[in-house]
Amino acid sequence: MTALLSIRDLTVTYRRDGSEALKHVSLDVAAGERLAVIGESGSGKSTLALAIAGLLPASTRIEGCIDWFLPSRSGVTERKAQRSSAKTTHIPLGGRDIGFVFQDPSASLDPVMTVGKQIAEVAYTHLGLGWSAAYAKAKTLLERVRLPDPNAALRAYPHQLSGGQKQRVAIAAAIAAGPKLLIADEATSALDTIVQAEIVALIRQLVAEDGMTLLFVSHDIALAAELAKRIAVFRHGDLVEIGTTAQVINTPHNAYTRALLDAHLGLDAEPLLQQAGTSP
Ligand SMILES: Nc1ncnc2c1ncn2[C@@H]1O[C@H](COP(=O)(O)OP(=O)(O)OP(=O)(O)O)[C@@H](O)[C@H]1O
Repeated sequence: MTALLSIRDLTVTYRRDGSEALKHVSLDVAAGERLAVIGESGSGKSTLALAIAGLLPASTRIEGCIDWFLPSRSGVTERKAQRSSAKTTHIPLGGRDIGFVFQDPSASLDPVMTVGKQIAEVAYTHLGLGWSAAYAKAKTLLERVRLPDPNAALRAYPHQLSGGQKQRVAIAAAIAAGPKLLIADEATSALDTIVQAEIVALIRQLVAEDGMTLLFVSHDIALAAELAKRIAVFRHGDLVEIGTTAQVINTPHNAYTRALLDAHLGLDAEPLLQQAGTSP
């Protein structure tokens, strides 16, 4: 397993209340894997995602380190460790090396900019394309995320799209520069069940096609089991369990993981155990 990034002893404190949102977390993310991060509200999932993306507020106290192993963009195969102390600027660039999809696409999309421009801007900025090529790329991406009429969508404003369509646009923008890592932070939580399933299927397909690594943040253990090959379970800022999806679902070591599973089984017993470890 080749690591894409390696997190060691990461502790994050939001200064406002002084309590630790993440406590001495260490984990590796393998290149090309689909890793789910689960836990109840307030367990530190988003904090981990934001720390990896270098998006935590400047006032946050961050201890520990995140080592990146990024292949050169020039196509040189040699890989080198890039240490980006969590206290300093990240070497990976958000938007280029890391695509981030948030829960609420309305908050991440600019309401007064056309969808086409928002996606084209990522390609223009990070891929060095001219505007015409960047718009052509945006159209291709809108086709890839299966917007019904990509030409019309290019000219549309976010408010003219449904919630699911907006999330597709946000995904298109997130992958426009060909990031190595796609982080989806509760990216389907605001959507109804059918649209949620469509977006999960879309993420799975795009990640496979582009060979991206996926960090899928969710409070929903069933969704996590459906999409991920490994699951990391967080509680109160601690990483309490990490393992393959089949292991975490079928033979959880931690009492909290068992409680999460029991809560799910109490609601809907069917899909979860069938899915564990069976998806490609
Ligand atoms: N900007 C912030 N300022 C102060 N405290 C914060 C901030 N963001 C998160 N926290 C606190 O850090 C802890 C972890 O929050 P975090 O959002 O990472 O958890 P989560 O598991 O993603 O939860 P949720 O699913 O509800 O977003 C919580 O106690 C939360 O209140």
